[in-house]
Amino acid sequence: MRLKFTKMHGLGNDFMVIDGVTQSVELSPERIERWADRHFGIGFDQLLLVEPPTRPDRDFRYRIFNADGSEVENCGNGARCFARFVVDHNLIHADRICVETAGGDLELIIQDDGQVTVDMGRPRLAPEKIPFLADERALLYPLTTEDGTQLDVAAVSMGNPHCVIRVDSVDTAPVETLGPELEEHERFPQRVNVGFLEVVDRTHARLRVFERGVGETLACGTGACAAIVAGHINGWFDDRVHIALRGGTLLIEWPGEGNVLMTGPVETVFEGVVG
Ligand SMILES: N[C@H](CCC[C@H](N)C(=O)O)C(=O)O
Repeated sequence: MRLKFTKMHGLGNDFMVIDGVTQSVELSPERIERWADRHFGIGFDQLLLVEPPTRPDRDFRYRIFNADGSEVENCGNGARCFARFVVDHNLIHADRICVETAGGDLELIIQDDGQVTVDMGRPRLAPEKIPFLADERALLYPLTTEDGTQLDVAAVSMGNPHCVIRVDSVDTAPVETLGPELEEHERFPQRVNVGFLEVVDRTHARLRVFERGVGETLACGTGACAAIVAGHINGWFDDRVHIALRGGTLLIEWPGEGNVLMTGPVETVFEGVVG
């Protein structure tokens, strides 16, 4: 099965993007995991699959698979690459693209400067929607780690689950140790993406993310959205925030209700064939 793909990234969060509209694609967790390997395979954080829509009001179905082969509900950096991909591969001729994902509907808007704005939909804060085990909704939840440390964390879904921890500095945040521990924490029954948030001021933030099913990535779009939502409901941010991740900066806009908008760059690295 020779399969054409495109290698892309959003702020260093990198993807294997596959056209499943004009190609017949057979995926398995094992095949995805092998392709994701940065030594024995192609190497990527996520695989993005473009499919025909299942609903008449959508242009495409957008499917996302983590490097460990797990299929997930959303990927923000990937959504920007998705928009660029479908236009560059003549699957659509538009600058506003409507997609369906397992985590909800997204609108992708290609800007004149080449950046892409994604309407990421509404954040979900009810514990059962995240999912997160808690008796009731709260701005911050006490969470005990294996060594007995008590953390105050925010829990937000952008279609996919996020745990956000405020830290004094992302440079000294315990991403390598606390990230994998919280990813598998029992109170997140579908595992979780773990964000370490530094509040610089009311319009600037810094973030590192240990991603579910991948590990630390250079950027996480849904993680950036979740971090700004968590900060906004706790009174730390205004409605427009520039958030710096290791791979670069995103603009997140959220007035405290309604949909979250994320704007950032896209890069195509190379075209390839596998199989
Ligand atoms: N690891 C995430 C999916 C990719 C999210 C990230 N790459 C983004 O840009 O939003 C999860 O398991 O929910």
